[in-house]
Amino acid sequence: MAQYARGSAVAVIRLRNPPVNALSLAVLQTLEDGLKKADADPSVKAVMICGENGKFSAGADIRGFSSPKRLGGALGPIVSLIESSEKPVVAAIEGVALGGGLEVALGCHYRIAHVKARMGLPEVTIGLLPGAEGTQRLPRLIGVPAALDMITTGKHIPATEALKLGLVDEIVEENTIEAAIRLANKVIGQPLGPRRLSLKPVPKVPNMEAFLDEALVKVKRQARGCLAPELCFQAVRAATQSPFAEGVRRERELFQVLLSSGQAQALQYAFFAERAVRRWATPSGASWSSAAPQPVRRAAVIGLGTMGQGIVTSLVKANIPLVALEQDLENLNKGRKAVMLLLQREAMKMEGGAQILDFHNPAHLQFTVDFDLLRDVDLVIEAVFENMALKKEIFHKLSKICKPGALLCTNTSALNIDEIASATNRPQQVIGTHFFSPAHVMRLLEIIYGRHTSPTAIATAMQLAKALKKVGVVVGNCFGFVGNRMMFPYVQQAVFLLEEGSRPEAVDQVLEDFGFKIGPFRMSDLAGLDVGWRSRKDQGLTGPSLPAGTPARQRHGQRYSPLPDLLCEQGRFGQKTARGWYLYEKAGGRTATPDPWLHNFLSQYRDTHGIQTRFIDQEEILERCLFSLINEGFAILAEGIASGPEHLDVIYINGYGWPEHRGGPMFYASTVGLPRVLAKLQKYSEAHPDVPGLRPSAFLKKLVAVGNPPLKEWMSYLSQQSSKL
Ligand SMILES: CC/C=C/CC(=O)SCCNC(=O)CCNC(=O)[C@H](O)C(C)(C)COP(=O)(O)OP(=O)(O)OC[C@H]1O[C@@H](n2cnc3c(N)ncnc32)[C@H](O)[C@@H]1OP(=O)(O)O
Repeated sequence: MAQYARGSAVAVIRLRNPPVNALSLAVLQTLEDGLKKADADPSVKAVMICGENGKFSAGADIRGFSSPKRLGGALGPIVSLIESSEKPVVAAIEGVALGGGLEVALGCHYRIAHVKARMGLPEVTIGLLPGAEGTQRLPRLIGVPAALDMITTGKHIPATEALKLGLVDEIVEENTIEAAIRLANKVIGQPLGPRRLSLKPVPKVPNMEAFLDEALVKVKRQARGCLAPELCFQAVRAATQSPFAEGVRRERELFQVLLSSGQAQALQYAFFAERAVRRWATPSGASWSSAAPQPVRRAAVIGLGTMGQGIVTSLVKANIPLVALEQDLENLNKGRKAVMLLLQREAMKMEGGAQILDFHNPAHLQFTVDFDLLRDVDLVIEAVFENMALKKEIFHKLSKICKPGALLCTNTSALNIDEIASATNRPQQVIGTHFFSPAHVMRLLEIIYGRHTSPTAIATAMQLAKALKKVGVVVGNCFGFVGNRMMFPYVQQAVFLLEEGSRPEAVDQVLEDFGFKIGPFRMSDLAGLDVGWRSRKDQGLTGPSLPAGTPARQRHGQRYSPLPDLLCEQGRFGQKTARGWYLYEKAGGRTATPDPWLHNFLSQYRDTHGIQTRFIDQEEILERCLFSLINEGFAILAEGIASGPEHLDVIYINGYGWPEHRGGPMFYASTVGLPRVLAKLQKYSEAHPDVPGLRPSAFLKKLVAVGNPPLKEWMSYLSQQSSKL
C-alpha cells in the first residue's frame, strides 16, 4: 500500500509493500488516491514520493504479471498523472528504484537520491520492457546511448553514475527524505513545463540511424534468442522516430508481445527459482530455517591450479582473508603469479579496485607451502585435481591440523563426499563445494552434503556462496551430483549421434540455436578431452584396466562410444592441442573450424563397426540430447538428490549455459508437456534399447499418468519412501 501524509505544504506519499515496496495493484491504487488527494487539497503546494524502510521501490510486483487482473496497463497512466500534476512532485530515492519504481521517479518533476541508492530498468532480465512509458522518458532525460544501454542490459547503476548521466538532480549523503522535502519547498511555484519529460525532445545524436543500426547488431548478438532485448531496442528507437504519445503506444504494443511470450514466464520463473533455492532443505529434515551458519573470518585454499586460482580470486573479492597453499615452491610461484594477474584484472574492472582489493597485504592473502598455517582458519577449500587418494590424504592431514570447528570443503565435480569425509575425524564438517570454471566468474556453487554433514556446515557453505555473490544450490551426494549427472546422458547422446551419422558442427549448431552458450563438442574442446579420458580410465571404462575381450562399443551390457577415447589416443585433447572435435589455429586457439580429418575418421569408424550412416534431423538431435538430460533430472528428483525442479533449473542456468529465457531444463520440459517428453523418450528408447539414459524415468511416467500436473506440484507426487538419502 502507499501511505499519504500531510504535515506542511508538502504532502508525503510513501510506497509501502515489504520487503521491497513492489508496486502491486493495491499500492498503485493508493498512490493514485494520494496524488488525487494532494491535488484537491489547496493547502498542499508540493508532493514528495518515497518508499518505506529505506527502499524506493523494486518495481512492479512480478507475481502480478501472471494474475488475471494484470498490472501491465495500470502503471503508465499513474506515471502520466504524476507528471501532469500542477504541483511539483519530488522523488526521494533510497535503496533501489528499479523498473516501475524508476518509471514512477521519471514521472516526478525532480529526483533526489541517496549516494548509496541504485537505479535501473531491469525488466529485460525478466523478459519484459519498461512498459510504464520508461522507454520514452529515459532517452529524453539522459540521451539515447545511455538509455539504450540501461534498458537493453537491465543493469543497475549507482547514484553517483545516475547523477553524472543527469538521471537524478542531486545526491545526498544524509537524510534523503528531509533533503527531498527541502527541495520540494524550494521549487514551489516554479514552472513545471521544463520538468515534464514527455514534453522534452529526444537529444540528437550525430548520425542517429547509423548509431542505432550498430547498436541493434550488438543487442542481437548478445540476446542469443532472447526476445526482450530486441523489443526494448525497438521501443527506444520509437522514441527517436515518433512524438511521445505515439512512442508510448508502440511501447505498449511491444510490452504486450513480451508479456504473452513464454520467454517472460520462463525468466520470471527463473527469478523466483533462484530465490527459492536459498530456502534449502534435506530429506533428513535439516533446513535453512533452523540451521545457523558459522562465521568465516579466515579461509584457506589448497591447490593453485585453474580452479584454485579462481576460488582464491573470489575469496579476495569477497574480502575474506585467506591462506593459499601449494604442495611445493615451484607450483606455489606459478599459482601466485596467475592469481596476481587475475586479481589485477579484476581490480581494473572495479571502481577504486586496487584499494578495495587489498591483495598485496599478507594479512589478506598469504601464499605458503606450510600446512601448519592452516591451524586457525575457519574454512578450507581443497581444490586439487580429481583424485580420490590424493583428496583423502589431504583431508586426513587437515583433520589433524585444523582447529576443531573448521569446515572442510572439497571442490569436486563428481567424487563421493562420504568417502572423502571418511578420511577425517569430523565427517559432520566435510562438505562438497563444486565451483565452476572460471571460478571467479561463474555464478553457480553446487553445495553437496554427505551422509554426516551437519546443518551448520550446509548453512555455512550457503553463507559463503552469498558472500562470494554466487548462487548456492544444496544437493545430495551421488556420482556427478546434479549438474554433471544430468550432463552425462546429454554428452553421451551427442557422441552417439556422431556414430550414427551426424557431425560435431551439426550437433553444436542445433544446441546453440536452442540457446546454449556453447554446444557439447565446442565445450568438450574447451574443457579438454583428456579430463573425461582420465576419469573413464579411473572407472576402468578404457585404457589398460579394461578387461581383454571387452566389445569396443559396449560396457557392462550397455552401449558405449569409444570415439572420445580414440581422439585422445591420437593426442587430440581439444583447444590445448589445436585439435579435438574441431581444428584450431594454434594450441590454445579459440576459433573452431570443422575438420575434414575428423569427418573422414568418423566415416572410417562407421565402416569398421558396420554402422549405416543416416541423415539425422535437427529435431532428433535436440530431443535426444535434451530429453535424456531431463530424464536424468526426473531420476534425481525421485531419489531426493535435489529437493525440487527449481534446483535443477538454477544449476543449469548458472553453471551450464542453459538459456535463461527457456527457464531451465525442467521448466522447459513442463512447457513442452510431459506427455510429449515421455512419448519421445519411449520412441528413442525403443530404437536404442541398450541406452539406459533414454529409458523414461519412473517419476516422469508417474507425472504423466496423474495428468501432467504443473511443475510446482511435481514434488507432491513423490512418496517419502522413494528418497534414497
Ligand atoms: C507496466 C509496468 C511494468 C513494470 C515493469 C517492472 O517493474 S518489472 C519489475 C522490475 N524489477 C525488477 O526486476 C527487480 C527485481 N528485484 C531485484 O532485482 C532484487 O530483488 C532487489 C530489489 C535488487 C533486492 O535484492 P535482494 O538480494 O536484496 O533481495 P531479494 O532479491 O531476495 O528480494 C527480496 C524479496 O523480494 C522479492 N522481490 C524482489 N523484487 C520483487 C518484485 N519486483 N516483485 C515481487 N517480488 C519481488 C523477492 O522475490 C524476495 O522474496 P522471496 O520470497 O525471497 O522470493
